[in-house]
Amino acid sequence: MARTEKNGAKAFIWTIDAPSTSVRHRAARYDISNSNAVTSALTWDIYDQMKNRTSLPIIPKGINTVEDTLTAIQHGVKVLWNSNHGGRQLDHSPSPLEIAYEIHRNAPEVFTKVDVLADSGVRYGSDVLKLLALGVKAVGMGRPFMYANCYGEEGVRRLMQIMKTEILTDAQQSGVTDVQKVPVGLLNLRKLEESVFIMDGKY
Ligand SMILES: Cc1cc2nc3c(=O)[nH]c(=O)nc-3n(C[C@H](O)[C@H](O)[C@H](O)COP(=O)(O)O)c2cc1C
Repeated sequence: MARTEKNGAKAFIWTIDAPSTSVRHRAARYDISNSNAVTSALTWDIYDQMKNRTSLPIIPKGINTVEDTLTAIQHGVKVLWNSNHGGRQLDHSPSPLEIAYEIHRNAPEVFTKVDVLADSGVRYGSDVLKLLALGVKAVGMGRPFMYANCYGEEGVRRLMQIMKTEILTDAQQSGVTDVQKVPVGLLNLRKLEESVFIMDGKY
């Protein structure tokens, strides 16, 4: 960690949603192994130990529930990352939209206390706007950039341009004048209400 810090890193990303090998039927069909074959016991004790070794933020990536979000904040996490690893680890794991709504529904203050990032399945400008509306600060994309990179730097630049245009165009079409302030009223939350966990003060 000291070496990484010395080399100018701005933060550590701590992947917490791949603690062991996962079930991947398509990979098995083509006899391709899964690189996440090591089982690791990920605990908040490990986070606390790591925290004492660096002044950089450690961002847990793969926070999937409001309960884990609140526990992370209790441990001093300042930035956290909602993700289901691009749906690669566990079938039926919640989408970032569902996770962000679960937090918004049960503990909306989270979005003002810490920075929440999100990825997995983001493909269009409208996907980005929905996450911003719920309070997410920044959105990531995995495979779209991997595929764009088949065309090298030019492909990656083109994808960024397409996304920027889509975000701005969709914002304009929905009457949003500032993408830093996308109102939650933009979303019809009724469907999400059916699919997320309601804590009812049980944390
Ligand atoms: C081929 C591949 C390898 C990945 N390896 C890792 C990894 O080693 N660690 C990690 O945290 N996430 C890994 N991810 C997940 C991405 O960081 C990211 O969360 C995910 O791709 C986002 O979903 P999306 O691809 O639908 O945009 C990987 C994703 C892909 C497609």
